[in-house]
Amino acid sequence: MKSGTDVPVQERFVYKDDDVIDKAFDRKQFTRLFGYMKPYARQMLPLVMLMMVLGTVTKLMVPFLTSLAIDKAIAPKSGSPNQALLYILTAGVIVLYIVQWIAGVFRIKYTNVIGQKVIYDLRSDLFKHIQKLSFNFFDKRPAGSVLVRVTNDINSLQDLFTNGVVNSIIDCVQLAGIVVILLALNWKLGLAVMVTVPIMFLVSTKYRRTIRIAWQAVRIKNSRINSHLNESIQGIRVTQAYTQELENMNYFDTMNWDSKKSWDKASAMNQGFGPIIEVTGGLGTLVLFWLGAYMIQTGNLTVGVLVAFSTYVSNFWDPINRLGQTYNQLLVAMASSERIFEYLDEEPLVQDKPEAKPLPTIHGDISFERVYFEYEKGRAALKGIDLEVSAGQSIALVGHTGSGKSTIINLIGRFYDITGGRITIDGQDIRDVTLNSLRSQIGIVLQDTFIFSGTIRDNIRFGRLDASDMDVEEAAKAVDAHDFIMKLPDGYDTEVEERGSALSMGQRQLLSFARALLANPRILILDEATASIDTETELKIQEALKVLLKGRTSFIVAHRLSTIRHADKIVVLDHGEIKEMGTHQELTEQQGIYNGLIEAQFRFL
Ligand SMILES: Nc1ncnc2c1ncn2[C@@H]1O[C@H](COP(=O)(O)OP(=O)(O)OP(=O)(O)O)[C@@H](O)[C@H]1O
Repeated sequence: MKSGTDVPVQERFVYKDDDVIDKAFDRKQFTRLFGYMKPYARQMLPLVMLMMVLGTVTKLMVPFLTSLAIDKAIAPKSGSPNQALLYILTAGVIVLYIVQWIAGVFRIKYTNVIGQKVIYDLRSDLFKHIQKLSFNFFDKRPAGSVLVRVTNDINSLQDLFTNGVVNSIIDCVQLAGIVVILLALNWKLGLAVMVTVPIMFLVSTKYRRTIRIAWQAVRIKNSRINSHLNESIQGIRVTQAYTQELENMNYFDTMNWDSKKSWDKASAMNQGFGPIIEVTGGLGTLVLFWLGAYMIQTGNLTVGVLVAFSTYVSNFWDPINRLGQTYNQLLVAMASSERIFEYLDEEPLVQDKPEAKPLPTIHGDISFERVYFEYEKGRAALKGIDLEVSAGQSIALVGHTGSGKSTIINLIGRFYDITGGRITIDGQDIRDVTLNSLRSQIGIVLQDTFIFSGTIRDNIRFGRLDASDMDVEEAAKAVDAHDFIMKLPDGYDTEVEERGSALSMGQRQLLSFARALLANPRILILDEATASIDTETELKIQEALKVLLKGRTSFIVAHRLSTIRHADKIVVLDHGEIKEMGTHQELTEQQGIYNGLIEAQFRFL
């Protein structure tokens, strides 16, 4: 077997959140976490409690009836054995077992319902919130790390909510019941047996902590595997193109081996736990029988009570053991919930002002007034941009890589907030209107045309969910996508694989144009695809673009000369500043940066 254990795990697959193993108990966080149970607790908790009480009482009564059977029916102190009483008590025990079983079935059912609902709520709250977070949040985090929180951290709360909480209440009730019964049956023997309780509790919590840490290590290793998997699958084309499969496999192997090793360790510790508990429990039983036998000899105890005692005592260790386990579960949950709440508490950097009003239907005038912006403090991406655009004009943004073209288009939809100056649409500062009313009137077609899994029709309809099938087809016809769609096996109902990998680049572009056209935005933002496509598709796209741009204010990060040439205004950016501005004619005459860019493009053709 291959072992890559000596190779350190690559830094790039280790996320900061992986390092948190467990957290101390935090009352505020605990209250917040359990707040999720509240809506269901009122509904279902009475039923759970009822089942719990029924289950516990019946369980505790069985040994008592057994002691009665021995002392009163089988071997009474005086008189002959009482057959009839034995039958009654046996029937009683059978009934108790049946009730206990039914109560158990329903209790598990109800607790599962509560647990699953809580997990469902937490998961949807988290997803809803993550969707609202601004671009800067995702800029800082790899997708794998976000994924791990939504899946692993939520899942690690599952056990606590479905079993842990209710079981620990049952365990406390059961423990209290047993203590009372033991002391009532024979207080001296009861106290003697309970001497081992603190030892048991100590062993249980201490050893469980070590086991918990070992299982957490397994979780961390698995989460690294998940992150690496996510990155590997997303980048599979690059990996294969650069023939890095072996290298990649080695990384994976290292992590896989690490995970296996940590699992072996945790599992071995788990197996060691049982015998330790049994030995400690055995101590209690030793005390019981040693003292019990003595008490029977001295006439202070009956055989029946000793038998009942031994059953109660063996029932005593289980709850103590489980309580230790739940406590550990709770600490793990504290760590997970802290990570979940950290995301939930992350305020979107860009959000509506309290007094924000909806932006009325846009006419389409846009103005940038001394706009400054930086993604990271101290690194200006835009430096004092001044730009006036009249409704219906098309603006081509050109410039070297990193000059700030995408930044400008990101700012119009207010995906980031500017650090200085202001951007207005029809004279209104875009920070004074609601994000929804702003973005719903802006159409964005990105270079990487995102195709979702679903049908072609669904993908176009993403632009306007209430559009009829006719509207969808009209939009596709307008951008000349109809013909190729009709040639697909099921036409508009053809299922596209995730991200539309079976469609060509040009086809994906046309689909995204149809999607934008259907949305019918007053302002259109387009990041033109750089990939070269054949002349026929190029012509098609140019024609489609004309339809799409007609009558709208548009910003295009332009790469094709044909697009640039038709623009009303060309803005040449350089290191975050506008260096030249004008029509194609005007700029070529200037013999400046623009001219250089155009010449360079031709040189490579
Ligand atoms: N998410 C980000 N976080 C930090 N810096 C960023 C981020 N996005 C862009 N930048 C930086 O801002 C500057 C402008 O980037 P921008 O993406 O606007 O350039 P561009 O002109 O669109 O480039 P290209 O033609 O290569 O797409 C660059 O220096 C870039 O490194």
